[in-house]
Amino acid sequence: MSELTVYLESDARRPELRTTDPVLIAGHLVHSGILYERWAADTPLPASTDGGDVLRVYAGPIARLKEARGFRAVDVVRITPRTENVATLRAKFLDEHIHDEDEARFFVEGAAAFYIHLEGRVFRVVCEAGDLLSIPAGTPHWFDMGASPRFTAIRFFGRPDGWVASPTGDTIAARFPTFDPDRMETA
Ligand SMILES: CSCCC(=O)/C(O)=C/O
Ligand SMILES: [Fe+2]
Ligand code: NI
Repeated sequence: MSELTVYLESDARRPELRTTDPVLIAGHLVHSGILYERWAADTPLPASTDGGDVLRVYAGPIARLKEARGFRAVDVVRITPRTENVATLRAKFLDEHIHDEDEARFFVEGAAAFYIHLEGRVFRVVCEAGDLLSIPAGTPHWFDMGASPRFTAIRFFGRPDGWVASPTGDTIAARFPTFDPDRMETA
């Protein structure tokens, strides 16, 4: 289930708030300029599905977000139990970083967690199928797909020449719980 957990950046042990209510998740995040929406994402994706298939299935919502927010390109990240080198892929996003454009991701399968660091807090958003999350440009964040990742996400880009991540050098991510879908806590 999608979940927002809010921590003070100084205390990764005792969250201030935890909720699985999509309306509350969106309401808490919008104050910080973060967009969270629930979209329909119930099309089964067989193991043979590739990125092009995913883009065809979700062509309608993709076109709408591109038009609304000025994105010019999309791609698909699909991690399944058959994906090789998952530890390397996981490590790529585990350190806090920023991008010089908004980071918009639409999850259509599985689950993974974004950790957004701003205003002295860490907002951990566990995203599942149907979640659209857009983090404003320049916002420090990290991303954990877990040790046995399984998710499919559509990524939106403003620059067609690709995705650039700049590390912040802050080691905060190491102090916060990693993502483990089997150990989700409930409110
Ligand atoms: C959910 S897609 C892979 C993660 C990613 O693109 C990113 O920038 C994480 O911070
Ligand atoms: Fe990122
Ligand atoms: Ni800080």
